[in-house]
Amino acid sequence: MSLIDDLQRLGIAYHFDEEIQALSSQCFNFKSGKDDLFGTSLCFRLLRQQGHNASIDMFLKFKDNNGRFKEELSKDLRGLQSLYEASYMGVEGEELLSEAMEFSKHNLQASMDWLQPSLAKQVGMSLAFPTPRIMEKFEARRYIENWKQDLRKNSEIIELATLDFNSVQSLYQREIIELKRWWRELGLAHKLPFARDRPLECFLWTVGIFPEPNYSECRIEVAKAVAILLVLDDVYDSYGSLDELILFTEAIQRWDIAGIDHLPEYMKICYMALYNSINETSYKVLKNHGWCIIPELTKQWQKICEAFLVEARWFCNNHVPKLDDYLNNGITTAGTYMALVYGFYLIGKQVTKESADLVNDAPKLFYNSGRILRLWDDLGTAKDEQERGDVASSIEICKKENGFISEDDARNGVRGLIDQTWKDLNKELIGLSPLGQSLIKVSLNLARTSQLIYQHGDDEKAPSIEDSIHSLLIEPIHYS
Ligand SMILES: CC(C)=CCC/C(C)=C/COP(=O)(O)OP(=O)(O)O
Repeated sequence: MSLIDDLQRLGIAYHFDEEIQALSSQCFNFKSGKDDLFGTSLCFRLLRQQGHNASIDMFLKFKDNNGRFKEELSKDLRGLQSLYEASYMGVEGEELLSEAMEFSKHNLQASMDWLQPSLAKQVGMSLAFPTPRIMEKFEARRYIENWKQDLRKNSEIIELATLDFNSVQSLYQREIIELKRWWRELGLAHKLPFARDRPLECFLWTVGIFPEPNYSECRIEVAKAVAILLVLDDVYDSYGSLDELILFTEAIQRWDIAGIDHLPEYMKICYMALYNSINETSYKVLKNHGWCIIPELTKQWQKICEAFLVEARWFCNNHVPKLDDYLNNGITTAGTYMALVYGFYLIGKQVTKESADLVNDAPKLFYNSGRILRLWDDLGTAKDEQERGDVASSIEICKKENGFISEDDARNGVRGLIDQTWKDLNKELIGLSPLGQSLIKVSLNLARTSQLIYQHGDDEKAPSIEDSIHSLLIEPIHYS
């Protein structure tokens, strides 16, 4: 189990998918000793990560007669770390795992006083960024670098992981060249100087969502779509007048390139960039898999523009929506459904009439993943957006709905909503979704990537986007 865990954290598990699948069902038969907190917690987490519904009853043996975690476990550092990570795999109603999180967090924090500094730092890192919540490539780099300091560990595995990280990174760099060339030729940033010009940031998103090397096309196509989304977001949030936005939204609903003469010049450029981009992505899917998905992709963009217009109207009317209305709309404007629908067709596995109907109709899996994206987006960017003038974010709404509580309390409330939503997302992982494990993993990755991208705006100790771009896309890991 430790080997499987190592391979997954090092980012090389995809080379051993079949072996891991075969071995993970054997974890069900794992009989841990009565005080083996490490093994039990690891077994539980691995099973749930692989989509098996492991029972929380395996933790009952660690409780005393009063129903609390046994005090003698409080010095078992390795066991506590493993329990802490396992506690992130819980679903609604699993109180035992919430207690496990409290117990392990409290004791790990206390241990940092007596641990030697480098170990205390590692414990602090895993408390702040628990494995089930962080982006795969970020974890791989962190784990490889920590591993190198531990001379007892197997040097062949680390050599493979380093080689893999660097060679996949050079693939990413070739993809970035293609993306940047497309972006330059498209010329949106040049024509529309008010709009965000951040192709690398868009690419970081898609590395987070589709990290495996065979997903090149997904990374490039979805990064292109996100780059256009950012431009449209700026048109709706800051540049366009309400009348222009209504005209544009109606033109998008008609989806007729012949009917855009009446739009302002800058909107014609946006319209045609989007139009061509949908056609080009659909062409790739047609070529690779044989499905013409222009109507499906168009529908996603029509919904995004409608939702952008709803936000623009709220802003113009000084309207503060209810939290649920805000989130439902904000999940769409953040591009969640669009990115995941693109992923579904570009990956092209398990595409059946049943799964396609489900995917095109905003499934719960996508909703929960997008809810985490929207909430993290607000934690990370709401301050700037409020200063610039934007629709009330979930933080302002939480303040208002709870009797005008403080900013800190509202932020805590939003973090609580994220934790709650993760439980719903974990449920998708262990339920038998017809969408298949690849798409479930992609959706979980979207939620994890949101945290990496936005956490810095909530907690300055978290890496900034520039730091992540540098360490994941630019700087190789040095052999030593
Ligand atoms: C892969 C995906 C789906 C990436 C999403 C990119 C994103 C959240 C754009 C909205 O940014 P923003 O912070 O400016 O949004 P808003 O103005 O809506 O708050």
